Amino acid sequence: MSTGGGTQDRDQGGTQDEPVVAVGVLGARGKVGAEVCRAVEAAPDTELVAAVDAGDDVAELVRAGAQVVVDFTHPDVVMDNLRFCIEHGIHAVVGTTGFDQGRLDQLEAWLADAPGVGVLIAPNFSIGAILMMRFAAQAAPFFESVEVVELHHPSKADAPSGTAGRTAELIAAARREAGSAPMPDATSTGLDGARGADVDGVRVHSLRVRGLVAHQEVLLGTAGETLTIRHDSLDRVSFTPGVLVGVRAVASRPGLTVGLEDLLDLD
Ligand SMILES: NC(=O)C1=CN([C@@H]2O[C@H](COP(=O)(O)OP(=O)(O)OC[C@H]3O[C@@H](n4cnc5c(N)ncnc54)[C@H](OP(=O)(O)O)[C@@H]3O)[C@@H](O)[C@H]2O)C=CC1
Ligand SMILES: O=C(O)C1=N[C@H](C(=O)O)C[C@H](O)C1
Repeated sequence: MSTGGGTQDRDQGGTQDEPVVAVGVLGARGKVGAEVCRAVEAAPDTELVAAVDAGDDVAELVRAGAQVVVDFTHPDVVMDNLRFCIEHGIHAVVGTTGFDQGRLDQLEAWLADAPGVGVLIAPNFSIGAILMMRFAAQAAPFFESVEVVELHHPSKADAPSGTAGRTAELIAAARREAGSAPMPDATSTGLDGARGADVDGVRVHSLRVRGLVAHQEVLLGTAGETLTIRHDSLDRVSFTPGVLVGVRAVASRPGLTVGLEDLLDLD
Protein backbone atom coordinates (compact mmCIF):
# COMPACT_ATOMS: atom_id res chain seq x y z
CA MET A 1 0.00 0.00 0.00
CA SER A 2 1.43 3.37 -0.97
CA THR A 3 0.68 6.01 1.60
CA GLY A 4 1.80 9.20 -0.09
CA GLY A 5 4.69 10.93 -1.84
CA GLY A 6 8.43 10.29 -1.72
CA THR A 7 11.30 12.49 -0.57
CA GLN A 8 10.46 16.09 0.23
CA ASP A 9 10.75 18.77 2.83
CA ARG A 10 7.61 18.81 4.89
CA ASP A 11 5.94 22.09 5.86
CA GLN A 12 5.49 21.14 9.50
CA GLY A 13 8.80 19.31 10.01
CA GLY A 14 11.58 19.07 7.45
CA THR A 15 13.51 22.14 6.42
CA GLN A 16 16.21 22.71 3.82
CA ASP A 17 18.71 21.56 6.49
CA GLU A 18 16.51 18.75 7.82
CA PRO A 19 14.95 16.86 4.92
CA VAL A 20 12.10 14.48 5.67
CA VAL A 21 13.09 10.80 5.32
CA ALA A 22 10.73 8.75 3.13
CA VAL A 23 10.16 5.45 4.98
CA GLY A 24 8.66 2.15 3.87
CA VAL A 25 7.68 -0.47 6.44
CA LEU A 26 7.80 -4.21 5.75
CA GLY A 27 5.59 -6.18 8.14
CA ALA A 28 3.39 -3.10 8.48
CA ARG A 29 0.36 -5.00 9.81
CA GLY A 30 2.39 -6.99 12.34
CA LYS A 31 2.62 -6.32 16.06
CA VAL A 32 5.78 -4.20 15.89
CA GLY A 33 5.40 -3.00 12.30
CA ALA A 34 2.07 -1.33 13.13
CA GLU A 35 3.72 0.59 15.99
CA VAL A 36 6.57 1.60 13.70
CA CYS A 37 4.08 2.95 11.12
CA ARG A 38 2.44 5.07 13.82
CA ALA A 39 5.82 6.37 15.05
CA VAL A 40 7.02 7.24 11.54
CA GLU A 41 3.76 9.08 10.83
CA ALA A 42 3.99 10.98 14.13
CA ALA A 43 7.63 12.13 13.82
CA PRO A 44 8.15 15.54 12.18
CA ASP A 45 11.16 14.43 10.12
CA THR A 46 9.93 11.09 8.71
CA GLU A 47 7.13 10.26 6.29
CA LEU A 48 5.47 6.87 5.82
CA VAL A 49 5.37 6.36 2.05
CA ALA A 50 4.70 2.60 1.88
CA ALA A 51 3.20 0.08 4.32
CA VAL A 52 3.82 -3.43 2.98
CA ASP A 53 2.84 -6.75 4.52
CA ALA A 54 2.63 -10.41 3.46
CA GLY A 55 0.96 -10.76 0.05
CA ASP A 56 1.63 -7.12 -0.96
CA ASP A 57 3.95 -6.24 -3.84
CA VAL A 58 7.38 -5.36 -2.43
CA ALA A 59 7.99 -3.21 -5.55
CA GLU A 60 5.64 -0.68 -3.93
CA LEU A 61 8.67 0.43 -1.88
CA VAL A 62 10.38 1.57 -5.08
CA ARG A 63 7.27 3.10 -6.66
CA ALA A 64 6.64 5.10 -3.46
CA GLY A 65 10.22 6.41 -3.36
CA ALA A 66 11.21 4.88 0.00
CA GLN A 67 14.71 5.95 1.01
CA VAL A 68 14.77 3.77 4.13
CA VAL A 69 12.89 0.51 4.73
CA VAL A 70 12.14 -0.78 8.22
CA ASP A 71 11.74 -4.58 8.37
CA PHE A 72 9.84 -6.32 11.17
CA THR A 73 8.70 -9.47 9.36
CA HIS A 74 9.89 -13.05 9.90
CA PRO A 75 13.29 -14.77 9.91
CA ASP A 76 12.21 -16.86 6.86
CA VAL A 77 11.62 -13.84 4.60
CA VAL A 78 13.94 -11.13 5.83
CA MET A 79 16.91 -12.08 3.63
CA ASP A 80 14.83 -11.85 0.43
CA ASN A 81 13.54 -8.47 1.59
CA LEU A 82 17.05 -7.20 2.23
CA ARG A 83 18.37 -8.44 -1.10
CA PHE A 84 15.55 -6.50 -2.78
CA CYS A 85 16.31 -3.31 -0.82
CA ILE A 86 20.07 -3.47 -1.44
CA GLU A 87 19.59 -4.16 -5.16
CA HIS A 88 17.32 -1.11 -5.37
CA GLY A 89 19.64 1.18 -3.40
CA ILE A 90 17.28 1.45 -0.40
CA HIS A 91 18.77 1.65 3.10
CA ALA A 92 17.36 -0.80 5.66
CA VAL A 93 16.73 -0.77 9.40
CA VAL A 94 16.07 -4.32 10.51
CA GLY A 95 14.44 -5.56 13.70
CA THR A 96 13.61 -9.03 12.42
CA THR A 97 15.66 -11.70 14.18
CA GLY A 98 17.37 -14.89 12.99
CA PHE A 99 20.75 -13.53 11.89
CA ASP A 100 23.70 -15.89 12.23
CA GLN A 101 27.22 -15.26 10.95
CA GLY A 102 26.38 -16.87 7.60
CA ARG A 103 23.55 -14.39 7.02
CA LEU A 104 25.70 -11.44 8.07
CA ASP A 105 28.43 -12.58 5.64
CA GLN A 106 25.85 -12.81 2.85
CA LEU A 107 24.68 -9.27 3.57
CA GLU A 108 28.27 -7.99 3.51
CA ALA A 109 28.70 -9.62 0.09
CA TRP A 110 25.53 -7.99 -1.31
CA LEU A 111 26.51 -4.63 0.18
CA ALA A 112 29.96 -4.81 -1.42
CA ASP A 113 28.17 -4.50 -4.78
CA ALA A 114 26.06 -1.56 -3.57
CA PRO A 115 28.40 1.09 -2.20
CA GLY A 116 26.54 3.79 -0.33
CA VAL A 117 23.72 1.54 0.89
CA GLY A 118 23.45 1.11 4.66
CA VAL A 119 21.87 -1.79 6.55
CA LEU A 120 21.40 -1.60 10.32
CA ILE A 121 20.44 -4.78 12.16
CA ALA A 122 19.59 -4.55 15.83
CA PRO A 123 18.38 -7.52 17.87
CA ASN A 124 16.66 -5.06 20.19
CA PHE A 125 15.76 -1.41 19.63
CA SER A 126 14.64 -0.59 23.18
CA ILE A 127 17.02 1.58 25.19
CA GLY A 128 16.44 -0.49 28.34
CA ALA A 129 17.40 -3.71 26.60
CA ILE A 130 20.53 -2.15 25.12
CA LEU A 131 21.57 -0.96 28.58
CA MET A 132 20.71 -4.37 30.07
CA MET A 133 23.07 -6.03 27.57
CA ARG A 134 25.80 -3.52 28.30
CA PHE A 135 25.47 -3.86 32.09
CA ALA A 136 25.49 -7.67 31.79
CA ALA A 137 28.71 -7.64 29.77
CA GLN A 138 30.28 -5.21 32.24
CA ALA A 139 29.33 -7.36 35.24
CA ALA A 140 30.09 -10.78 33.73
CA PRO A 141 33.84 -11.01 34.51
CA PHE A 142 33.17 -10.29 38.21
CA PHE A 143 31.05 -13.43 38.77
CA GLU A 144 31.75 -17.15 38.52
CA SER A 145 28.37 -17.98 36.97
CA VAL A 146 26.25 -16.10 34.41
CA GLU A 147 23.06 -17.45 32.80
CA VAL A 148 20.42 -15.77 30.63
CA VAL A 149 16.65 -16.32 30.87
CA GLU A 150 14.48 -14.80 28.16
CA LEU A 151 10.68 -14.75 28.42
CA HIS A 152 8.38 -13.97 25.47
CA HIS A 153 4.86 -14.29 24.08
CA PRO A 154 4.14 -17.71 22.53
CA SER A 155 3.74 -16.35 18.94
CA LYS A 156 7.50 -15.90 18.74
CA ALA A 157 9.13 -17.97 15.97
CA ASP A 158 12.74 -18.07 17.13
CA ALA A 159 14.42 -19.39 20.27
CA PRO A 160 16.53 -18.21 21.85
CA SER A 161 15.57 -14.61 21.15
CA GLY A 162 17.94 -12.42 19.14
CA THR A 163 18.48 -10.31 22.25
CA ALA A 164 19.41 -13.32 24.38
CA GLY A 165 21.82 -14.59 21.72
CA ARG A 166 23.49 -11.20 21.48
CA THR A 167 23.63 -10.88 25.29
CA ALA A 168 25.31 -14.26 25.58
CA GLU A 169 27.87 -13.34 22.90
CA LEU A 170 28.68 -10.05 24.66
CA ILE A 171 29.02 -11.85 28.02
CA ALA A 172 31.28 -14.50 26.48
CA ALA A 173 33.47 -11.85 24.81
CA ALA A 174 33.81 -9.89 28.05
CA ARG A 175 34.78 -13.03 29.97
CA ARG A 176 37.28 -14.09 27.31
CA GLU A 177 38.89 -10.66 27.37
CA ALA A 178 39.12 -10.77 31.18
CA GLY A 179 40.51 -14.32 31.19
CA SER A 180 37.58 -15.62 33.28
CA ALA A 181 37.59 -19.30 34.26
CA PRO A 182 34.94 -21.64 32.79
CA MET A 183 31.66 -21.49 34.72
CA PRO A 184 31.11 -24.16 37.37
CA ASP A 185 28.51 -26.82 36.47
CA ALA A 186 28.54 -30.35 37.86
CA THR A 187 25.62 -31.58 35.70
CA SER A 188 26.49 -35.07 34.47
CA THR A 189 23.00 -36.38 33.82
CA GLY A 190 19.77 -34.66 32.83
CA LEU A 191 16.98 -34.37 30.30
CA ASP A 192 17.80 -32.81 26.92
CA GLY A 193 17.26 -29.06 27.12
CA ALA A 194 17.11 -28.89 30.90
CA ARG A 195 20.22 -26.74 31.00
CA GLY A 196 19.09 -24.53 28.12
CA ALA A 197 21.01 -23.74 24.94
CA ASP A 198 24.76 -23.20 24.89
CA VAL A 199 25.51 -19.87 23.16
CA ASP A 200 29.25 -19.28 23.06
CA GLY A 201 29.59 -21.11 26.40
CA VAL A 202 26.75 -19.20 28.10
CA ARG A 203 23.52 -21.03 29.04
CA VAL A 204 20.36 -19.41 27.64
CA HIS A 205 16.85 -20.49 28.72
CA SER A 206 13.74 -19.60 26.68
CA LEU A 207 10.22 -19.37 28.16
CA ARG A 208 7.09 -18.81 26.02
CA VAL A 209 4.11 -17.70 28.10
CA ARG A 210 0.77 -16.17 27.00
CA GLY A 211 0.43 -12.62 28.34
CA LEU A 212 4.14 -11.78 28.16
CA VAL A 213 5.65 -9.32 25.66
CA ALA A 214 9.49 -9.38 25.81
CA HIS A 215 11.53 -9.83 28.98
CA GLN A 216 15.01 -10.95 29.94
CA GLU A 217 16.98 -11.66 33.09
CA VAL A 218 20.71 -12.11 33.39
CA LEU A 219 21.58 -13.94 36.60
CA LEU A 220 25.12 -13.61 37.87
CA GLY A 221 26.50 -15.36 40.93
CA THR A 222 29.63 -15.82 42.94
CA ALA A 223 30.35 -16.97 46.51
CA GLY A 224 27.74 -15.52 48.85
CA GLU A 225 25.97 -13.17 46.42
CA THR A 226 23.96 -12.91 43.24
CA LEU A 227 23.12 -10.04 40.93
CA THR A 228 20.05 -10.09 38.69
CA ILE A 229 19.74 -7.65 35.77
CA ARG A 230 16.21 -7.62 34.36
CA HIS A 231 14.59 -5.78 31.49
CA ASP A 232 10.89 -5.76 30.57
CA SER A 233 9.32 -4.48 27.37
CA LEU A 234 5.73 -4.09 28.56
CA ASP A 235 4.52 -2.53 25.31
CA ARG A 236 5.89 -2.61 21.76
CA VAL A 237 6.11 1.19 21.73
CA SER A 238 9.37 0.57 23.61
CA PHE A 239 11.02 -0.31 20.28
CA THR A 240 10.01 2.72 18.22
CA PRO A 241 12.33 5.50 19.51
CA GLY A 242 15.32 3.29 18.71
CA VAL A 243 13.92 2.48 15.27
CA LEU A 244 13.64 6.21 14.52
CA VAL A 245 17.25 6.72 15.63
CA GLY A 246 18.22 4.05 13.10
CA VAL A 247 16.04 5.54 10.34
CA ARG A 248 17.69 8.93 10.77
CA ALA A 249 21.24 7.51 10.86
CA VAL A 250 21.36 4.61 8.43
CA ALA A 251 21.93 6.62 5.24
CA SER A 252 25.12 8.07 6.71
CA ARG A 253 26.46 4.60 7.66
CA PRO A 254 27.10 2.71 4.41
CA GLY A 255 27.71 -1.02 4.79
CA LEU A 256 26.54 -3.27 7.61
CA THR A 257 26.04 -2.12 11.21
CA VAL A 258 25.02 -4.63 13.88
CA GLY A 259 23.51 -3.25 17.09
CA LEU A 260 22.15 0.18 17.89
CA GLU A 261 24.67 0.90 20.63
CA ASP A 262 27.19 2.66 18.35
CA LEU A 263 24.49 5.19 17.43
CA LEU A 264 23.75 6.08 21.05
CA ASP A 265 25.96 8.19 23.28
CA LEU A 266 26.44 5.54 25.96
CA ASP A 267 30.00 6.28 27.13
N1 LIG B 1 14.76 -5.86 17.12
C1 LIG B 1 13.75 -5.58 17.93
O1 LIG B 1 13.79 -4.62 18.74
C2 LIG B 1 12.52 -6.43 17.87
C3 LIG B 1 12.48 -7.46 16.99
N2 LIG B 1 11.34 -8.20 16.85
C4 LIG B 1 11.36 -9.19 15.80
O2 LIG B 1 10.62 -8.66 14.69
C5 LIG B 1 10.00 -9.73 13.96
C6 LIG B 1 8.51 -9.45 13.87
O3 LIG B 1 7.93 -9.48 15.14
P1 LIG B 1 6.37 -9.22 15.39
O4 LIG B 1 5.97 -7.88 14.90
O5 LIG B 1 6.12 -9.59 16.79
O6 LIG B 1 5.73 -10.35 14.41
P2 LIG B 1 4.30 -10.37 13.70
O7 LIG B 1 4.08 -11.77 13.26
O8 LIG B 1 3.28 -9.71 14.57
O9 LIG B 1 4.51 -9.42 12.42
C7 LIG B 1 5.20 -9.80 11.27
C8 LIG B 1 4.42 -9.28 10.10
O10 LIG B 1 5.19 -9.47 8.90
C9 LIG B 1 4.33 -10.01 7.91
N3 LIG B 1 5.10 -10.64 6.86
C10 LIG B 1 5.42 -11.95 6.71
N4 LIG B 1 6.12 -12.13 5.57
C11 LIG B 1 6.22 -10.92 4.99
C12 LIG B 1 6.82 -10.45 3.79
N5 LIG B 1 7.47 -11.28 2.96
N6 LIG B 1 6.74 -9.12 3.49
C13 LIG B 1 6.08 -8.27 4.30
N7 LIG B 1 5.49 -8.66 5.45
C14 LIG B 1 5.57 -9.96 5.79
C15 LIG B 1 3.43 -10.93 8.69
O11 LIG B 1 2.28 -11.30 7.96
P3 LIG B 1 1.59 -12.74 8.29
O12 LIG B 1 1.26 -12.71 9.73
O13 LIG B 1 0.41 -12.77 7.36
O14 LIG B 1 2.64 -13.77 7.96
C16 LIG B 1 3.11 -10.04 9.88
O15 LIG B 1 2.06 -9.13 9.60
C17 LIG B 1 10.38 -11.01 14.73
O16 LIG B 1 11.53 -11.57 14.14
C18 LIG B 1 10.71 -10.49 16.11
O17 LIG B 1 11.58 -11.33 16.82
C19 LIG B 1 10.23 -7.97 17.60
C20 LIG B 1 10.24 -6.98 18.54
C21 LIG B 1 11.38 -6.09 18.73
O1 LIG C 1 9.75 -11.49 18.99
C1 LIG C 1 9.75 -10.57 19.85
O2 LIG C 1 8.71 -10.21 20.42
C2 LIG C 1 11.00 -9.90 20.15
N1 LIG C 1 12.05 -10.18 19.44
C3 LIG C 1 13.35 -9.64 19.59
C4 LIG C 1 14.32 -10.73 19.99
O3 LIG C 1 14.21 -11.86 19.51
O4 LIG C 1 15.23 -10.45 20.78
C5 LIG C 1 13.38 -8.44 20.49
C6 LIG C 1 12.44 -8.53 21.66
O5 LIG C 1 12.92 -9.48 22.54
C7 LIG C 1 11.04 -8.85 21.20
